[in-house]
Amino acid sequence: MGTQFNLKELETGPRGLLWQSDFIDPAHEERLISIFRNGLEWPDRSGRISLHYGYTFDYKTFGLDPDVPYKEFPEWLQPLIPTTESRPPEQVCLQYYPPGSGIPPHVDTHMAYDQLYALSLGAPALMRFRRGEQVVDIDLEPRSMMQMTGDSRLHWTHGIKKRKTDTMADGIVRPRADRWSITYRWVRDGDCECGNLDLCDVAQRRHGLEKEKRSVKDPASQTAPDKAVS
Ligand SMILES: O=C(O)CCC(=O)C(=O)O
Ligand SMILES: [Fe+2]
Repeated sequence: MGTQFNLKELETGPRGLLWQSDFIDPAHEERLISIFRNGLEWPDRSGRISLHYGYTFDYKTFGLDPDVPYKEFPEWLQPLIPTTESRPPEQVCLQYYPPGSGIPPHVDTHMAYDQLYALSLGAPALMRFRRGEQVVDIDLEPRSMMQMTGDSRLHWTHGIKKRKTDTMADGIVRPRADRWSITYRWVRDGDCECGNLDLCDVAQRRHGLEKEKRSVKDPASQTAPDKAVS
């Protein structure tokens, strides 16, 4: 059954961050988690681990890698694919975060990708958005769908601290537990023109400031350096 999309901009900011709570129901979530736990072959290492579906992006040519075969979206993934864009995403990434793991502050590469959505499943975690001195913590509640557009996509970094608890705004300390996310990415048509020299790899390249050592596997590792996050 198809899922309804009803994304709305969050009033807390960052600007352009769209949100939809309860994108799927708890029974559907439970079935997915059972597949993630029992039906998939995960990389055998500790910390955050990922599985990729769709195309692989080649950071040498800045196009889709013709040498890596397209990986079909599995059946469980199909009803979770956003239908709000003109085409399905080129790449989908399922990530598992055991308690204590996170993802460093980054902006997903502007050069490769345009639209970005993420669905959260399992335990909640705080995601920190940062733009200069501005900080906004967003609670990634399970079953919520998030879309990063505009400023939130281009001009704010986002990351999840590596820790075993999150301290909420009201002081309550919430333990982390197993979390999964599904990130959807659409390849950019044309160049990013945002011109942000701190965060945009297109702008950096035009100014001869290109970063070396790009990872082919993990777009989130195209991290823009962000100062220590408190
Ligand atoms: O886990 C998430 O919700 C988002 C992960 C992320 O930022 C990324 O994969 O680029
Ligand atoms: Fe990201």
